[in-house]
Order: sequence, then C-alpha cells, then structure tokens
Amino acid sequence: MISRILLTCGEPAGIGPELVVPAMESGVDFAWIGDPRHLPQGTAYCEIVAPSDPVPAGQLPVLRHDFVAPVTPGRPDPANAQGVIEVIARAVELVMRGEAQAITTLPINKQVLKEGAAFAFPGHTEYLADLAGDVPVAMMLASTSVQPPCRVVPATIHIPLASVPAALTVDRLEQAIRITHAALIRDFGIVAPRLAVAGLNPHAGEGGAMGSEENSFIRPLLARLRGEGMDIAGPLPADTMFHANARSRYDAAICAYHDQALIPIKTLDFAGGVNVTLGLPFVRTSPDHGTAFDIAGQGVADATSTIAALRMAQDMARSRG
Ligand SMILES: NC(=O)C1=CN([C@@H]2O[C@H](COP(=O)(O)OP(=O)(O)OC[C@H]3O[C@@H](n4cnc5c(N)ncnc54)[C@H](O)[C@@H]3O)[C@@H](O)[C@H]2O)C=CC1
Ligand SMILES: NCC(=O)COP(=O)(O)O
Repeated sequence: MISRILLTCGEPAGIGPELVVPAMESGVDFAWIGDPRHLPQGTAYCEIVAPSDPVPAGQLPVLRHDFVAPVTPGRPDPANAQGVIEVIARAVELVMRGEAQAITTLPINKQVLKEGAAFAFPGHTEYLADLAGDVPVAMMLASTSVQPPCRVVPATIHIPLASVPAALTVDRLEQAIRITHAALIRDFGIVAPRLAVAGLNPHAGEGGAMGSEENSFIRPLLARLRGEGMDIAGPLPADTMFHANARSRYDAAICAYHDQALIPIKTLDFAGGVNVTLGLPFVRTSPDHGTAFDIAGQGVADATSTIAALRMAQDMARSRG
C-alpha cells in the first residue's frame, strides 16, 4: 500500500525550502521533490530514486531535481522557473502512476514562472487540471483550526474582477457546485453535504434593486438543484454568510469570485488554511499562503498551514480509499 505523499518544492526563493523540515513534525510520511542545495544548511536528508524508497529514521526523503541557477531568498530568478514547473509535472506523473498517495504543493510565484518559462496557467489549480487531462476542477480553501469550519470555493478563480460578471455563467456555477458536492462526499466523508451559494451583488441583489444575476440565473439554478435533492441555500448576501452561526448551517460556500471566497477564510484561519483542488483524479493540497518573499530565508515562516495541508492530503486519500 503506497502511503507516501509528494511535497513539491515550489519557488525556491520563497519560504518553501524553510517549511520542509518543520513539516516533518506533521507525522505524515512525505518525500520532497526539489534541489537539495535549496534546503536550509544542516538539513538531514536522504536521496531516493522511487517515491516509496525507505530512508533512515529522521531523514527527509528527497527526489532530486536539479535547478540551473543559484538561489537568493526573496529574489526569485526566472532562470529557475522551468525547474519549478518540471517538479510539479513530475509529482503529477508519479501520483497518476500510483507511486504516491497524494501531492502537496509549496507555493509558486506565477509572475516569475510566466517571465522565465512562459507558464501559460494562472496557478497550480489550472496547471494540475491540464496535466490530469483537462478535467474540470474547483479550488477550495478549507480552515483547520476554526469551528464551525470555513470551506470556500470561488466559482471563478484567477481572473480580473472586471471579467467576473461575464465569466460567472450558469454552467460555471453549476460545475463548481457539482464538483464541490461530490468532493465533500468522496474526499471529506460528508454523507449529505449542505451547500450555500453567495450572491454576486451586494445583499444578493436585494430583489433586483442592486443587480440582476441572482434573479436571472442563480435562483433558478439553485431551485433546479434542490429539485434533484441537493441541500443548497442561497443566493445569500456574502457579507453575512461567514460568521460562526451562519457557517454552522453549511459545509461549504460556493462564492462568485476569488476575493469573496478567500478573504473570509484567510481572515479567520490564515495559519491553518489549506488549499485543495477538487475534481482531480488524485489528491492535491497546498498551504493557503504564497511565496512570502518579504520574509524568505529569515527562519520566521510559520509551517502550520503546510503541516495542515499534508495532514489533509493524507485524510483525503484515506477517505477515497
Ligand atoms: N499555492 C500557491 O502557489 C500560492 C501562491 N501564491 C503566490 O505567492 C506570491 C505572493 O503572494 P502574496 O499575496 O504576497 O501572499 P503571501 O501569502 O506570500 O504573503 C502575504 C503576507 O503573509 C505573510 N506570510 C505568508 N505566509 C506566511 C507564513 N507561512 N508564515 C508567516 N508569514 C507568512 C507574508 O510575509 C506576507 O506579509 C504571489 O505570486 C502569489 O500568486 C499565493 C497564494 C498561493
Ligand atoms: N489565491 C490562491 C492561489 O493563488 C492558489 O493558487 P494555486 O496555485 O493553488 O492555483
């Protein structure tokens, strides 16, 4: 039984390399894919060839991936962009071949990848969907240290705010809802998921006085899905659906756009938040934060989110059986 998880290095000039050793406190068996020269000095590691190769106790299993340029923390070098992208692709290939249980990704800097390697994707989420065979996915951010939990799924992801109203179609919203519903059952073990859907406009449109999308297609879509037996509330005003009492009434909130979803979770649980890609044929999690160039190399980065991401990947993989 394959139990090891693959942790991709992400941007080596970010805080990723210094999160790896503290992440070993998670108790999760993982192998790191990256260039060992990027690990903090003194890191006890053992190079392996296959993901499940054994290593001596206390040592970090490393699948070596050489990068071309030296790394200065906080100063990303576009010359290393290709290496960052290759590591993600390598992890996906291994997990798709059944050689690892799941993947957890450390943060990338999209701008540097674009500059250095013409990276054509807005983030991991879209790249992973492509690597998996262009499958429909959704991005969930899930808290791990607040109750009731805060789980949010933006129906539109990495696009300009001005593009949201046109991009938020009935098909896109329905897809996000269906992917979330299936994943709550399959990955989170929630037998009868309760969903809530946010409106796009202030006060969820206030009956048409503050916007028309709620009445024109969100309400009819939710009525149709209720007709299929789905437990789904909304469209709800986004400003009042994230306090504790409101969260107790649903398992996940589907939101209209990135910041509507991510501001509540990152405010409530920045340290413990986990990013999960729903809909993939394999499990993928990630810490909720980014590359944090402003503190990289200082040894002050908090590994709580990475630890939570590894543990959630393990739990999700077990839930999938
Ligand atoms: N999954 C991924 O690959 C993600 C990548 N990013 C990328 O990261 C880059 C930087 O994004 P920002 O918006 O600046 O967000 P960020 O999360 O990197 O940093 C925001 C603030 O939080 C602090 N911070 C972040 N993580 C921390 C940690 N573990 N411990 C202590 N303090 C921490 C930083 O020092 C900074 O002040 C962008 O290129 C963005 O696209 C952002 C989120 C996820
Ligand atoms: N803001 C969340 C984020 O950027 C995560 O992106 P991804 O790289 O996991 O797709």
